[in-house]
Amino acid sequence: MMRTRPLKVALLGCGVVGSEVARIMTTHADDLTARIGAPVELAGIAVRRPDKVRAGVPAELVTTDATALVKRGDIDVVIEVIGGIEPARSLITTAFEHGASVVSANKALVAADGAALHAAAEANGADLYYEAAVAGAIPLVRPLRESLAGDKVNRVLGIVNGTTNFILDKMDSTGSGYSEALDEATALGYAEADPTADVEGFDAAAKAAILAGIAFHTRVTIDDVHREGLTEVTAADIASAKRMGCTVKLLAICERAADGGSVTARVHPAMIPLTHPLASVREAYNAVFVEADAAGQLMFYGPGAGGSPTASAVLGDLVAVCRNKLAGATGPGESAYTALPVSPMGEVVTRYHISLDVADKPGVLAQVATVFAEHGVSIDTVRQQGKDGEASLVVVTHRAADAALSSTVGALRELDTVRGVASIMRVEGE
Ligand SMILES: NC(=O)C1=CN([C@@H]2O[C@H](COP(=O)(O)OP(=O)(O)OC[C@H]3O[C@@H](n4cnc5c(N)ncnc54)[C@H](O)[C@@H]3O)[C@@H](O)[C@H]2O)C=CC1
Ligand SMILES: N[C@@H](CC=O)C(=O)O
Ligand code: NA
Repeated sequence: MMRTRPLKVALLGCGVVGSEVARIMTTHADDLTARIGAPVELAGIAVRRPDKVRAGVPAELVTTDATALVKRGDIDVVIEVIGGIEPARSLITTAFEHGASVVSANKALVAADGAALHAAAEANGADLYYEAAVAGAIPLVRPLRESLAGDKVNRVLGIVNGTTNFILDKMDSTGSGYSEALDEATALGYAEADPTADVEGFDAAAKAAILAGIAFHTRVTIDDVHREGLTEVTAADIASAKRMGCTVKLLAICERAADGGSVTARVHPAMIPLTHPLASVREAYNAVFVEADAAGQLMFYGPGAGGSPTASAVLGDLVAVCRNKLAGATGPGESAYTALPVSPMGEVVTRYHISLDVADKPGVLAQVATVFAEHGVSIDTVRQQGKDGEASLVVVTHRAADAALSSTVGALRELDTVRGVASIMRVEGE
């Protein structure tokens, strides 16, 4: 039976995502009501700049006092789309204390402090949902938490940052410069308020932490995630990848160790073969593979950033928590019962593409090969190009531990015949 008293929603933040949430709540009000079983009313919108003109946003709902809004006592659901750690964390905690459930898109906060937030939600009989925090519109948090709850997930691998994928795609396909591509991603609403979070891999690392935690039923924070951003990728790396029939993508990879006793989580640029499905992920799209014991390999694909796609995920969560409220229930909370340790990057095993500048004289190749052998790193292919007494040597390895590869590179740098290590990139997806 339809309830006539509306569920009241407070929206915190009315930027790229918040303005789309407000728009869809208004334009789809009747459908939302029918799906939830009660009307939902936008009861207040906290903003930082009240004078800004916001089309379709009723002026009488706007306030600059977010704290007073979440403390009102009549708010059923708080939607937090401010971003950052504070004041978002305090506002969410206060919302729980005042009886509201929370929907958030804030991966930075969930990856830093998810356990405490889940505990605060549980202590107050409230929900904390954040589908929008990982891979925008793509349903990924809920499938991992609910649909795959009966399976054992061993690996989550994919592209989870739209901005960096957009930049790499533009650089690769149109020859666009890095700054130009970043400016375009920012103008389209894909980048974080501080785009350093995107290009240095913090945003993807936050998402990797959230994914690993949910997938492996353990606690992983952003500090546990090995992170390398895009800023180290050179045009030479991209050209080298092309020569190998590969492309460069910023990947997030979360793995359960073969013995099941630990997990790893990492974010870094990697070469992947052009034949791999991830190679054809364009613009700000994201794609994530999930490998589970019984299910096998699943692929999730779709828009990973942007106001409207992200608002879709927020609205999906809004419907879910409203339904829970009406049922007098809460959805699944944190499930971190395995308490698995997160192993350091040195224990990760993968393949590597190493580009060396060497002297072009007899015996260099043998010297380099010896260093690899001495560190237990097996070589798959070597390509040498020489010119005017100098040569470039491109070595692709078989699978080796990251620590072994680091020691190999350290020893290579000591060789007189090695003038420099031009690039080191991991090779994934083979
Ligand atoms: N833009 C995107 O594609 C996606 C964004 N997200 C997340 O959604 C959240 C919001 O992102 P955007 O909308 O892109 O950012 P934005 O910067 O466009 O919007 C945030 C808004 O919050 C306002 N704000 C800041 N402090 C405030 C306060 N104390 N009280 C009231 N308003 C305040 C700002 O003035 C701004 O308008 C972030 O957590 C972001 O990581 C998640 C997925 C995709
Ligand atoms: N800045 C993020 C937004 C969505 O999470 C991205 O580019 O992916
Ligand atoms: Na999502």
